[in-house]
Amino acid sequence: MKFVEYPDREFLMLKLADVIAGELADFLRREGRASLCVPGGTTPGPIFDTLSGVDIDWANVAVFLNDERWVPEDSPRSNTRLLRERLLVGRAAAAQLVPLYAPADQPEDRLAELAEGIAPHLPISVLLLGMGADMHTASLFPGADRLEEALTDSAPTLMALRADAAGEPRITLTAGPLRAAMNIHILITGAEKRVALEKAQHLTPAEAPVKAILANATVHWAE
Ligand SMILES: O=C1O[C@H](COP(=O)(O)O)[C@@H](O)[C@H](O)[C@H]1O
Repeated sequence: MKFVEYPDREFLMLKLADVIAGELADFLRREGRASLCVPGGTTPGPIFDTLSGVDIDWANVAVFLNDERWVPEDSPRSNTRLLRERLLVGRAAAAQLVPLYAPADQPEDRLAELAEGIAPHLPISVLLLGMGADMHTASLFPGADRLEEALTDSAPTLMALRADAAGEPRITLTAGPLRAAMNIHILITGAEKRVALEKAQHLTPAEAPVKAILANATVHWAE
């Protein structure tokens, strides 16, 4: 794991957006296409604001979430809604959104078709993850019903998980495809998450799911 500390959040968001844009541009130059997998939640909005204006060949970038809360897109809890409002605007509106949600009562009803949509875009070119203060990343929550399976390399790309701390049912990329990403960045802010990250390094992935992805990741932090 590499740890990068920034003087403040604004600087972090600008610099990390720049790093991600550079990595995507490299993939586009070399391979003609790239995939970008991003978190929802409260932290990444400012990075999305900057990235959305970057001048790269967005039409050849597939964008998808790390995980989704099983709520319709008009819910304020929808991660897809955040993507549509903050990332897929401006120049980045040309990117291809690969959905992680489709209307249905339960995520299991849509899992196969959503996984089929993601498959052509693996391995992920650039992965940005968030982390909760409880050390969950994507929707790999400590105590989730199928966490143990989701942490194995033989797990399917996408799984539906449920955890008390998660609120609604979740759909999430599992540890295998996250670990296999070509560039891995984890974005965290605030003292509480820094303490959680330090703690995670001494725990097992079952106790601290972010640990499953830490080895090859660069963690970006500002107070
Ligand atoms: O529920 C979620 O939480 C994590 C962390 O979110 P934050 O609000 O603490 O930044 C996020 O990475 C994940 O995508 C989201 O579904």
